[in-house]
Amino acid sequence: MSETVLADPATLLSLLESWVELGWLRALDLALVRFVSHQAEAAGQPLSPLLMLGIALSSHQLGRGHVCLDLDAMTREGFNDALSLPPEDDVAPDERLLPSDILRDTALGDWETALDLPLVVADVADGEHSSSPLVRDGHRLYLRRYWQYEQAIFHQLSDRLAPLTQLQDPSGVGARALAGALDALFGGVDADDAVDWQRVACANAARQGFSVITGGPGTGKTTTVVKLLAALQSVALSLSAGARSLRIRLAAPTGKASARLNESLAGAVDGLDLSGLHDGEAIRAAIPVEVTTVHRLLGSIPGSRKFRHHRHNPLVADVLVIDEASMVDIEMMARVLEATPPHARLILLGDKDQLASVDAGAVLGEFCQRAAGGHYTPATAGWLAQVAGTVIAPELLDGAGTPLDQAITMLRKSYRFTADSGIGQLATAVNQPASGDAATEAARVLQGGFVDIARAAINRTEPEPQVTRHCLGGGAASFPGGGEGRLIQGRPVAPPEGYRHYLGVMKRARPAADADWTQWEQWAGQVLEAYNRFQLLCALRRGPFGVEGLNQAIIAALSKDKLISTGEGWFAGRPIMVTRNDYSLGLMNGDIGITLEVPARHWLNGREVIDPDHRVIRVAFPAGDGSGGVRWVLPSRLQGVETVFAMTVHKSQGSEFAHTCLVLPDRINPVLTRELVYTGITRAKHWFSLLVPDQQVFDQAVGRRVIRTSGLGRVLFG
Ligand SMILES: Nc1ncnc2c1ncn2[C@@H]1O[C@H](COP(=O)(O)OP(=O)(O)OP(=O)(O)O)[C@@H](O)[C@H]1O
Repeated sequence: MSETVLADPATLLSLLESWVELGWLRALDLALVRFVSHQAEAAGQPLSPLLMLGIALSSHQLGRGHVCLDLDAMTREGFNDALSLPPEDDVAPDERLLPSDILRDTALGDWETALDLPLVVADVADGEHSSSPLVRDGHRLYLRRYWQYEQAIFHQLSDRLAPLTQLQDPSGVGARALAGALDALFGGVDADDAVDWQRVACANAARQGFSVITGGPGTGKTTTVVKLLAALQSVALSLSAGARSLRIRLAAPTGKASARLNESLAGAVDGLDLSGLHDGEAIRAAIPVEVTTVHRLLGSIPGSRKFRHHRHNPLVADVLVIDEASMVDIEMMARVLEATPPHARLILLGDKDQLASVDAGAVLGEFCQRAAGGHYTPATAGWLAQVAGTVIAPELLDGAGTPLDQAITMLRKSYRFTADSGIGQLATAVNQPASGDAATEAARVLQGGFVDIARAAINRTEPEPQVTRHCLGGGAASFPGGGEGRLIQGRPVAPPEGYRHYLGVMKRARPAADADWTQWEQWAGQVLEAYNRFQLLCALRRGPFGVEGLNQAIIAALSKDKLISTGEGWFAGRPIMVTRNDYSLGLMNGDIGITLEVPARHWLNGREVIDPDHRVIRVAFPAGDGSGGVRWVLPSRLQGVETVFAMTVHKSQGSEFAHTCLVLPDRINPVLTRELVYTGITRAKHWFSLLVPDQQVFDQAVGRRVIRTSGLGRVLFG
């Protein structure tokens, strides 16, 4: 087959069909090839098999998070690895089916010839004027929509990266007002104080229409943005008599992330010392704490990819803050930028080192790829000296820094993890090993006897019994101090829990059958909160160490212990994650809900009544609108969901759990990277456990980086 595959369209199609059957390609990828082929044939310009393959692979790569197909990288890195064919945890039934076998003799020149069909593939120079389904930029092949998103981001950023009119002069009235507000919020600065990056971030982000504040867990992104908003309100209110306060909007990619931001913002705004600012309480009142999802903010239109707010109908806002921006994919980033009014400031918060969004693009990571090195120009350094009273170290200065470099600030100190926190040290060892050797530094932390991290070896051939035992009970005994409750920064922290905990709350705290609806809502809130106490994370989907197998094993163990009753598909206590955006329900990929049994409600004489004798199954989600409430959804309305007793690390982004357990497989695999392990560790707030059949797999994983193909970095940084 491999000899004829690129010589005959029918053979190529049957190869693609076999890949779909094996689950290697999505049906969507093949459908796209067929659609474009029909169109081209109708126009009398049939596609060559190589071009058909290029279309299938571009679409396949999108499904894996790459914005485009990089023909050069694919040839250089090896076809099978670059394309992940066969996928991470599968093997090829037949060598002749592998991309390496089919593409072995295909040179870049052959691709050039195959792509030379303007009806189907436009060159980047003609991209805007053509309507071809694909666009080619050098060796990168894009589906048109994704090329357009990159272009939109590039153009939007170019427009927003210049200093705002009012703040162009570092000694002007606007800059002086800002410097005064920062002094009041951060206190005075001594020449020999260490750089306060939170203060620098405020001065930097205030300056232009677009900025990013990036930092690891607990580096103070929320604290900083609250001070920034206070400073911006203070400047707005002080510059002219009778001025109105700024209209501020806050959003995060998922309901869960927005609920989390809402909670931490509310605390930070309440605790903010505004005594040094004129009219401090008016400023506090002008900082909103309601956080919505990005989709709701933009006004998703049910049944379409369109939004109510866009370039021609922008949001009503002067400042827009998006948290957990590492989860925002390229399409949403383009849409957010386009819907932000030209005069407004867009501020992104996020951890650049986390895994990228589930959907295509690693936008925040690309924006921040030079963040650690600063690359601040003399003009930026002058601004920061004037406004933040900060002297930037020479190694962070760069006369050739790009406009985007100037808009990015990296917070460099964690306030959440104290020196005795193993989680904080492990995250740093994996993500920023001082020696460059993540495996050795992580080993030192893992063996350091920290009370908040446990590592246990699990059986290679039959890991399920050990993993389920740990996940049901919480595995306190595997922590060096026996998992005893402790104080963190003066606040008590409960011992590590497992899944028995939230199921216990579900049973014990259940209201009486005739309780009113408010009590049922409170109960659902309690169960959702209790669920946050533990989460099992896996690197893989399939196999004994993957999500599918471990979900089954945990369900079986919970049933055996009579903690759940699994007669039907939707059982009370089933935790589910939404796997695709559902605009009509307002649920986003990544939202987590818990299935609960509640009394039926109906309307009688215009009044809602509860029928205690009739029980129904509903799924409770955090409302995600800043209210702290619960949203109930009928299971039959949920289109794409999966049970998440075990969840992939990819899907856990934006969530945090008091105790997180990470299970790694018994052999290295392309998905195992430093970003994956770092993201898994940093989902844990108080307890982290690592279950590994072979420590070497962990060591190898932390030595490898994620690479996502896109052209964004090149257009932004040249
Ligand atoms: N400059 C500071 N001095 C002392 N404590 C601080 C400072 N900045 C932040 N903190 C504290 O550190 C903790 C984490 O801060 P914050 O929630 O702002 O960080 P974050 O980066 O938003 O965290 P997350 O990883 O949850 O997104 C909070 O308890 C906060 O009060």
